[in-house]
Amino acid sequence: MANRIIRIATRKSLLALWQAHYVKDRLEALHHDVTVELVPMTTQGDVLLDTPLSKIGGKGLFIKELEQAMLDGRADIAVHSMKDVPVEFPEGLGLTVICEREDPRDAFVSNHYKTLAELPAGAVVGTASLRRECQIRARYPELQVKTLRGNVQTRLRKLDDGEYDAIILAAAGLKRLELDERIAGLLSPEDSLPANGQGAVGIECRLDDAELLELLAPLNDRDTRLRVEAERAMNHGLQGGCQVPIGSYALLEGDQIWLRGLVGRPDGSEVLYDEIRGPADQGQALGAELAKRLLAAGADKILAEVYSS
Ligand SMILES: NCc1[nH]cc(CCC(=O)O)c1CC(=O)O
Repeated sequence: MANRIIRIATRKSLLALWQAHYVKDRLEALHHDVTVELVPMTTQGDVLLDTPLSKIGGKGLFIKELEQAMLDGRADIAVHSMKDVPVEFPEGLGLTVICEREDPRDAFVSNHYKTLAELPAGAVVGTASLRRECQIRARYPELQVKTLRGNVQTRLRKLDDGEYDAIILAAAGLKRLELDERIAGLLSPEDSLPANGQGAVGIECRLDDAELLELLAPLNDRDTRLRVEAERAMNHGLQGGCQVPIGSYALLEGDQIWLRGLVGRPDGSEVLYDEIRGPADQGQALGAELAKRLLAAGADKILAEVYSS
C-alpha cells in the first residue's frame, strides 16, 4: 500500500472539521504511507438553518452530499456523528468503523444557573431535539422550551445574547471543541436519556474498497460498536429518523449489554420507558425486541402523531 491518499468528505462546521481531523490524525499516525486530505462541503442541512429539523424530515439531511461525493469518487470516506447517521445506506456504501465514544451525556449550559431544577418558572430552555424537549417538559412542566438551531457556536451565541436562560447540548461536541468550561452540569441518563449513537464518531465508505477497509479497521472500537449497534437497532425498530422523541442508550456490563429506550410526546404529556438486558453480541436483536415492546406500549401512536404533525 504505497502512498495512498484518503480523502475525507466533511461538513464545514467546527465540530465536523474537528471530527475529520481526528480521523485524519489517527490514520496518519497508524499508517506512515497514508496521506489524508479534507474535502469540505456544504450540505442541505447547513443551508436550511431556520426551519426546525423535524419539519424538513431530518433524515440524512447532513450527509447526502457527502455520500454523493463518495459515490462519484470525489472522496473516499465521510466522518459522521453517529447520532446523525440514518439506519440505511445507499447501495455500495456502509459504515464499517465506529471510533471510541466520547461522553454520551447531554450537557446543561447556562450563564446564570447550574441545573434544570434551579431554573425559575417560565425560564426559557433552548434545544432543537424533540427527545430533549420531551424529557424536560415531562419533568419541568413550568419551564418553556424554545427551538434552537445552528451549529454549536451559533447555539452558544444565541444563549449569550439572552434569547434563552439555558440550552442543552451534547457534552461530546463541547468537549471536542474545548468548550468544557461552558458545561454548567451534565445530565445523567436517568434525567435525559441520550440519543442513539450520541458521542460516537463513525466512518462511512465505499464497501468495494478492500484496501481502504483494511486501513480503517484499527480505528474501530469494539465496545462502542456493540453499544451503538444496539441503540441503532432500537431506533431502526421504531423507524426513527434523526429528529424524533426517542432516547436509546446502551451500557456494557461484562459480557452483557443493558439497553434503555424512551419514546415520548414532545409536550412531555406521555413518556414511555423500557429496558432490556442480554448477551452483548445480541445487541441488534435486543434493540429490535425493545422497539417492539415500546411500540406495543403505545410508541406507535406517539410516533405516527409526531410524523404527521
Ligand atoms: N444534532 C447535531 C449534533 N450531532 C452531533 C452532535 C454532538 C456530538 C455527538 O453527539 O457526537 C450535535 C450537537 C448537539 O446535539 O449538541
